[in-house]
Amino acid sequence: MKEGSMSNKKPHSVPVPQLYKEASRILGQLERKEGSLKTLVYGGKYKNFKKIYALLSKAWNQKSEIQQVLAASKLFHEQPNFNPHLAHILTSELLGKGSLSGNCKPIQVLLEYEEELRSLAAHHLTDVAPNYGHRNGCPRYVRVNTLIASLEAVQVQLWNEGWHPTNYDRDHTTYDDFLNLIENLQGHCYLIDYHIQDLLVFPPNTPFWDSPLYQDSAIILQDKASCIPVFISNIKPGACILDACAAPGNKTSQIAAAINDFGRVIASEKSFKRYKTLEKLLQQRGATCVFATNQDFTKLPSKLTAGVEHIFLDPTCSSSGTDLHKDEIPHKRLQNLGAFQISLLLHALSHSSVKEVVYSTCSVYAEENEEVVRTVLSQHEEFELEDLGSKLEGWKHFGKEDYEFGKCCLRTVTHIDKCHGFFVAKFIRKNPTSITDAVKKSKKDKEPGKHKASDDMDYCIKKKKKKN
Ligand SMILES: C[S@@+](CC[C@H](N)C(=O)[O-])C[C@H]1O[C@@H](n2cnc3c(N)ncnc32)[C@H](O)[C@@H]1O
Repeated sequence: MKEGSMSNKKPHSVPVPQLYKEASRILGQLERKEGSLKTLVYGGKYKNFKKIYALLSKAWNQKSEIQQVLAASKLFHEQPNFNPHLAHILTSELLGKGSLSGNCKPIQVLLEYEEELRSLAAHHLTDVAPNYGHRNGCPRYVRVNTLIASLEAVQVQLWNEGWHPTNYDRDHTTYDDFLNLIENLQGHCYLIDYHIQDLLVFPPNTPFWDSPLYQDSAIILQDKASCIPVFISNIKPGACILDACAAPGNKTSQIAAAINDFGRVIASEKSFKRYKTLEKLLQQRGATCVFATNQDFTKLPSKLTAGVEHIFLDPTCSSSGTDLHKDEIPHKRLQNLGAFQISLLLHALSHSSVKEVVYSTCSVYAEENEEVVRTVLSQHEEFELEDLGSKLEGWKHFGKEDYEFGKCCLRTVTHIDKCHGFFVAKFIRKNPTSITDAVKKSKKDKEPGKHKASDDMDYCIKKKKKKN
């Protein structure tokens, strides 16, 4: 407006670029589960599909991390009217591309927080934290790492940080009542999980990145679904365990905690990059009884796996249970994944010393779950499935009924069970006494006071003092 003009029209504000406007609208639709990313992009108004798809898939894949960054920044406190979806898109662009330009007000305002957002991102968007956190409306699950601190010590620290446990009488609370408690969890309140004692349940999106408990690895952000395979296993201190597909190592460190860091744990990981993460996390988490190795599980030397009694097999899968917005997986891909998972599971069951194999995926597809189990069971009659129903009181979801063994396996329905989609089956040897003499001998060696690290094997059996 010219100086001195009598017009009382407001000056035109610079509009938000169409790309960002449309991307933030679609992000909102994705959160409300109104369609898959692909459908929403192709049905949207922005016609450079490739560009908007790339922008949105990046923003969506890093959803929980970007939300953590934004929640920890002052942006929403000081700018309560800032559209959260637009903030998410602009932050993703700023951090991903390294810069953000434009004269519209939201970009200018967001850039005022650039330094803070960048420094928070350096903390939250590390290579080891890509997929943790809130997905699909699940609460934030926090596993107490008992190798570093006891549940009681963590609860005291949480209290000091302003968190209050919502107590419930376990003997008079049904699983349904508990799910209601989760539904109504808010403010600075948390729950101890109904099934897993060392697992705490917080409201969705609770940021822990700045908490000393998280920084000291006394707590681990691990969804309940991911904790179940170790929880339903029969591992005990002193056991000989193989975690076949180990990185980033959430289950490996949970295994080490479950046996009180006392036993022999081999963790194999094929990918070098992921193996490095595994190594780093195990060290930070105090899991000293683990020997991590950058090898293909199917090619591990028999010298290394001799005497293994328990195998955890959590192979690469479609991850369809952790991201329900993922586009439907093509049938061919599912078939390939299934064939790969079968080959790994067959290999796991071929170990003569093994008594128990826990197979898990975060997939919702039968091709990666019941079909894999069916094929493998038919080739290994010396194994049967343990009925896992009794391990989780009140649990509602089991393997598909079209399979006669379906009721023995566990599944989740995310919006009911309030955790990621997963599948677990546990194979147990029908007649464990048929295990070879060599194994019997190795079992004898594991009697209390008889542990000793073998000269030719690079593993360790250690008892580590807990810090409180
Ligand atoms: C679903 S992730 C495992 C997650 C892990 N169990 C946890 O809870 O943190 C699957 C891992 O298996 C690894 N992997 C796939 N095939 C493998 C093989 N043949 N041997 C060892 N690792 C393998 C992948 O690189 C990937 O890191």
